[in-house]
Amino acid sequence: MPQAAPAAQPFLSPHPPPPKTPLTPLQAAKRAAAYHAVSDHLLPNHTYVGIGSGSTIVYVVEAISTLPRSLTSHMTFLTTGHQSRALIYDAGLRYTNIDTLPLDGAGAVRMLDVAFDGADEVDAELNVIKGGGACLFQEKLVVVSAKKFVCVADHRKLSPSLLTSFPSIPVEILPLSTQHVLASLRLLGSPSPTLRSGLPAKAGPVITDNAGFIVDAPFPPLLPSQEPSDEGSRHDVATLAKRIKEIVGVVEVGLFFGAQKPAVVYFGMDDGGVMVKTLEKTEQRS
Ligand SMILES: O=C(CO)[C@H](O)[C@H](O)COP(=O)(O)O
Repeated sequence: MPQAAPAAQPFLSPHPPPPKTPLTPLQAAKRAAAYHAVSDHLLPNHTYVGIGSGSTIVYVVEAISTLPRSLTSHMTFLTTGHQSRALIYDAGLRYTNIDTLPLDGAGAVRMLDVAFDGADEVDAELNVIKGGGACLFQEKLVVVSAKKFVCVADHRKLSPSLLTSFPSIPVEILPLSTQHVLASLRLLGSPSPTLRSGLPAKAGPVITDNAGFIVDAPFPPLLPSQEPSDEGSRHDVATLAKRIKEIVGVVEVGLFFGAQKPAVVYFGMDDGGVMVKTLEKTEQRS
């Protein structure tokens, strides 16, 4: 009788080596979460690995780059913009664009073994706001192409419901549609959607890695449920995401819900520990 292949074992210690330069408590929290996430979810048999954007993902790439090259040389990293591509390049790892991935025989959509990425806010049901760094379109493309989305964040990102601590939903749009999108978002109930400015680094709007603009749309805190709700003017995550996506000119919405949700979120805590949260349970690590 054929033997089942042994389960692949993690190959990185969850405990980071001393940092090369002193870290603030928040940086240390992000780094602790990143090492635990990589230790748990990057496996020696992985071939394609998604790498998101932001300040926390820097520590994910640091954790991966501490591994002996012999263990990662067969891996290719799928990046989500110029920042993460530069991180992977500087770490001496191999990267490619997602449109170069070969289709497997079954035409599978989820070709990446795992994708690591940060979050701007995570609710109790693991719905996520992303796009604070303006990379949400490529981040969503990578997440929906991965078998598993592992989210890495710090303790400030956990909320009972989205838009409790993060002020608005980032929306990537085509530049020509700016006025139409702003007006449509107001009709959906956003009191003051704004085109994200590039100041002080750049005069005029932020230009994304896809030559788009970003609109930040505030709404009242969202209901986490997946079912449409008629509770006053409050929207649920899925319904609002779908309505925004229907506006002509919208490329992608920074709400990750349903099949776009992380399987697990690692929160670096202010006491140096890490909270590991799935839909089923919450675990504390030291
Ligand atoms: O969605 C993102 C970029 O578009 C980032 O993942 C998000 O903003 C979190 O960033 P950080 O790790 O710096 O808190």
